[in-house]
Amino acid sequence: MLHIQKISLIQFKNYSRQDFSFQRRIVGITGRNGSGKTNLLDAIYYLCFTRSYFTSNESQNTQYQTNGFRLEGYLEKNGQPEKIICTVKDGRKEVSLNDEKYDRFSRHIGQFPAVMIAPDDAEIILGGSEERRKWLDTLLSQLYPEYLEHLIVYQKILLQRNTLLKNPAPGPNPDALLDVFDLQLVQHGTPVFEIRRRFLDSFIPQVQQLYDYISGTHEVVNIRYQCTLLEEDYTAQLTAARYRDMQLQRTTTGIHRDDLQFLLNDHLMKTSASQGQRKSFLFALKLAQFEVIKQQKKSAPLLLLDDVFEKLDQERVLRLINLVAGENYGQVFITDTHAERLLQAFSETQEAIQLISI
Ligand SMILES: Nc1ncnc2c1ncn2[C@@H]1O[C@H](COP(=O)(O)OP(=O)(O)OP(=O)(O)O)[C@@H](O)[C@H]1O
Repeated sequence: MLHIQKISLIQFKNYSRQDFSFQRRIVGITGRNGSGKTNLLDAIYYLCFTRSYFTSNESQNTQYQTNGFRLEGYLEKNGQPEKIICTVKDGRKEVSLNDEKYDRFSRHIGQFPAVMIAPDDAEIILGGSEERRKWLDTLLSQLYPEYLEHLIVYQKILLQRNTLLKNPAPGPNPDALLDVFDLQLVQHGTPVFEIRRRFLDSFIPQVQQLYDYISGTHEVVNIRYQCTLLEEDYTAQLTAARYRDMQLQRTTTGIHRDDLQFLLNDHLMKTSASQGQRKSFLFALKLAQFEVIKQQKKSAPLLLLDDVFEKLDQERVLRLINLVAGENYGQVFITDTHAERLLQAFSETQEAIQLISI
């Protein structure tokens, strides 16, 4: 069981210096618009992922007119106390676990699993393909450390290949270096493709089950993996695309171009589903994510729920609350502008909720 007991935020977004203690499994965070509810969830997320859920630009996480921030988290994991400290100062980031600094932040990922569900997640459905890849990559990186390793190397090689395409190396055989890069792209891209494909096959039924439960309907949801590698050999594709890549000065084929199509009753969710249906699907997607992480880590991730009540009808809200209040879940943080609404929503459940007003 993973439980965060205390967090200190220093110069993090709108917090100059504030400590929060969490005694209960279910923690409600209430306050008016702009008071810092989402920022508090993001601080918890930061401790787990060494980055904000919303931005990779650290200056946006640093309080205005200051040069850095510090987050301290005191947690309990399987009965053991754990201390995570993340600091950013003058653009330099440091992360330590139990006073030992990480040389690579990727080593921290997956040790303190968490799932955030926030209104901006609508972009996973509505936004460009990079939003969907980002979601999938974050999830698979938590599950499979080797996935993250391959992805990091792949992205490095891709950058080098694109740089070369923009500034072709002089010399008798300009293709030689591209051959080397292509080999490495295939070597690191293939396992990423395999893990994505295998994962999605087993993940879709779990999303369907949760969607049925939350929506109370039997609409069919589907996730279609769009990857050119499903049709053709990787090396052959890179070779066939080389002339085009040289003309366009970028790598036009490979797993960095993958996409996912979300479907509701065989129609694209992006264009056809209602806001409530999309939101229900996102909950199903994220809670299925929660389930697979829990199964793999044998411990429930932290669940961070931001603004859940928007756009869901009363029945869907109650089914959702009943689900997350159940003992299958670990520590749950949930924000709302109305304390009474939160209390009311949890009044039928067994669990007492700790309310924090900010
Ligand atoms: N870098 C920063 N420095 C100082 N304040 C910031 C920074 N970034 C954001 N803020 C402030 O944080 C506040 C937003 O906080 P947050 O999004 O957590 O609010 P919220 O309580 O979740 O609001 P809502 O109920 O509207 O969702 C805004 O007032 C914004 O000006």
